[in-house]
Amino acid sequence: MHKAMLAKKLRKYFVMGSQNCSLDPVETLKLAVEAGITAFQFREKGVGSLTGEKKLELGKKLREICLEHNVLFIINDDVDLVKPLEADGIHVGQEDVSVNDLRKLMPEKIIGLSVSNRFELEQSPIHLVDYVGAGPIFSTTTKSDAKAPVGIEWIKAIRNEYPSIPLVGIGGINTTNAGQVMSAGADGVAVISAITKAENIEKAVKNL
Ligand SMILES: Cc1ncc(COP(=O)(O)OP(=O)(O)O)c(N)n1
Ligand SMILES: Cc1nc(C(=O)O)sc1CCOP(=O)(O)O
Ligand SMILES: [Mg+2]
Repeated sequence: MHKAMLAKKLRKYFVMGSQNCSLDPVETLKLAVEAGITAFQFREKGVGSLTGEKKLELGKKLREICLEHNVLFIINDDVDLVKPLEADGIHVGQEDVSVNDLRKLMPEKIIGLSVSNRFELEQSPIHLVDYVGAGPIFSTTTKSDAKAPVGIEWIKAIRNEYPSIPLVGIGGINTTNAGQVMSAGADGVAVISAITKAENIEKAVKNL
């Protein structure tokens, strides 16, 4: 997918697993898709998450919803789910399967990479990556092993170094601070609790 198209597709990037949802995850995604999210990441991991066959079955239901609404469907971490769920791509962090290996395994898929600091930015094969997830921009309790917040300056630093790479901010982003992230040069915002914990999911998505 062309960079400019992918950048647009990452504007409202919902990241979720059943462990994040107070409502049924399928209903939660349906509401978010109908409200206008542009990309979805299936991130089924951590306390309370599904595993094995149940994880795959939930993934298939969520994949179907994204297909019906032309929403990008990205898998978090799990290389072995990309094919069975016919995902558009995968998102990995610095401690996951390497981007070099992923590019060999799935040359045509979208590969997203988390980058939290200048060392990681300099050490990562950014030329092999389709988009960068920069964060945590603000403090978050959703990811138990999240690093210290880096602030919107980190978005500006990456944009300065890579003027055209598709770039999303992630970490503690909500309807009140998403504008700052976009003004700093991000193409989109990636959120979990701003949607899963919203009183009104439709309003939350529209206001991101
Ligand atoms: C869009 C986006 N950005 C960053 C992350 C974090 O990925 P990672 O560092 O691998 O941590 P986990 O999400 O795997 O706990 C992400 N998932 N999505
Ligand atoms: C999945 C994830 N990755 C992060 C990173 O810093 O790379 S922060 C995070 C959790 C985002 O959840 P919320 O939108 O509820 O803060
Ligand atoms: Mg990961």
